[in-house]
Amino acid sequence: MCATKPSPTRAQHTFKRPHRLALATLPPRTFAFCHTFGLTVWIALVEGRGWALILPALLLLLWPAVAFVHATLARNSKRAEFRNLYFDSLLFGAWCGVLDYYLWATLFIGLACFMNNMVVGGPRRMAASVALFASGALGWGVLTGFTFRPYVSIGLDIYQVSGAVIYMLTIARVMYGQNRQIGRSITEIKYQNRVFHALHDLAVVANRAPDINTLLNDSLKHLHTDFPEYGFAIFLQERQRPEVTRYAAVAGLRLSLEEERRLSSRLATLHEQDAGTIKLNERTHGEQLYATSMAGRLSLYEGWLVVRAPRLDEALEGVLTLLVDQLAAATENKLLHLALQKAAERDGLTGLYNRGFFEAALQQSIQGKTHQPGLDFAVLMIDVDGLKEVNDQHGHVVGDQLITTVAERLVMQCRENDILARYGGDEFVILFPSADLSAPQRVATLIRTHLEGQRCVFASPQGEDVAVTLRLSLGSASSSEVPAQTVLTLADHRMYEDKTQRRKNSVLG
Ligand SMILES: Nc1nc2c(ncn2[C@@H]2O[C@H](COP(=O)(O)OP(=O)(O)OP(=O)(O)O)[C@@H](O)[C@H]2O)c(=O)[nH]1
Repeated sequence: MCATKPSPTRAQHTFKRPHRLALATLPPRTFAFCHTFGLTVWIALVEGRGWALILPALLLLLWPAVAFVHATLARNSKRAEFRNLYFDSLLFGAWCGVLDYYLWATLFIGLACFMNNMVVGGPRRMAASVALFASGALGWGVLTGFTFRPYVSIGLDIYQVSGAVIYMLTIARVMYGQNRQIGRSITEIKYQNRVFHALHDLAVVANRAPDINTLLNDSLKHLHTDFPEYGFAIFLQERQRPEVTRYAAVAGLRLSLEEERRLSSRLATLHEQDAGTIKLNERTHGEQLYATSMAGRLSLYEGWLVVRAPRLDEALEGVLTLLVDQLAAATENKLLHLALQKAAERDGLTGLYNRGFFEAALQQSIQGKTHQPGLDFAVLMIDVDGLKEVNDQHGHVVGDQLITTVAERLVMQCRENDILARYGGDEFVILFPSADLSAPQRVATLIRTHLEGQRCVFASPQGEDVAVTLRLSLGSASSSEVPAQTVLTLADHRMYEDKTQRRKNSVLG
């Protein structure tokens, strides 16, 4: 089925607001034509021309209303008003002919027509207006025969000059109103531009931030740069574990730690369902604080955007809603992204990097060595001996505790740049991205000194204490010894040899 766009009904079409130009010209046009009607009546009475002049002059009273209705009903109201201004010139030109080219009327009315067209349409429209005025004036003379009477009386001169002055002042008032409106529009556009910039900045920050703290801090810093007259703070906490996971960021708000704590606990007492922006009792540096809830925008978190502002108006409230939406979306995306990244890179039991992450890092090191042969890397493989035995004797829960304990203690022996991963069930591996064999040998010595032979006590599911002695087989290799691709294989081989040797020793022992 084909749906057609409904055309505007007749009522919609008829009552639409005319263009502001048509509204602005209505009062001066009405004044000018009424004044010219008065002038005509005066001349008719002075010269005894009676109704023969007054009756056609009634058309002058009608024209402003006709012009306004024309601009209101026209599809393009602005263009219709331009046509009205042209018609003003033609009509006034002809009427100056009717009044036998009375000097002040011809001069002032002509000037007023030219000026109006110049103001709204520039020199080209003014030239057209001059042509139309002249055609009207000359056309009337050609049709009825030229009669010149440039002067009537001093009284009429005074009437005409004062009319011209009032008309000019009316036009000046209209222009002043238009200028003010333009000024307001510019201010509004500038404000909207700032809002657009702020939203854009928030999107860029959200993309770049590596973690949630950076995201919140950088977002507020950008917001404060875009809106220096306001101060911002954000408070986030996990719904399920509000005491454990909390985030706070502040920009342009000088809060002491105590004030920040008070504000955060005050927000915790507010109902999250409170829609819109709430005025808080707290003030800072004489300015009011307002809080906008992120309720309904975050799934796992609840949060507030706090703003310091001299006053809350409709515009600020609208902007706050936009910013809160954008911040909430960015926060939610970042949290999901971080959770996904963690799930993809980390081992579920120990929280260490998983095998996939380690292999990607190893490939990078191999490529690094290819491009820069002087840049070595090394690997240390670690195998927990006897895990199967622990599982079989005490159950998998104890086996899991053994694995996590080894993981925790290995973390303590690693430096920041070392990449420690769980490689398999009971196997761990450490990659030293820019080091030779001395790095794994150093860690191996630490492991032998601090971990090997330690007794760990675990709780079995039955509630018994189970003592397990840590025993680890180790094997290390470096790209300074063998081709980069075979470093891991060599480390694995050495670890196997170590295991075999230790078994032999234990049998002999
Ligand atoms: N509890 C627990 N056991 C695991 C996990 N992953 C693998 N295993 C067990 O670890 C054991 C590994 O067996 P083996 O490779 O023979 O390890 P081992 O008993 O330490 O023997 P060696 O490594 O040869 O000294 C198997 O019984 C697996 O079921 C895990 O996540 N938790």
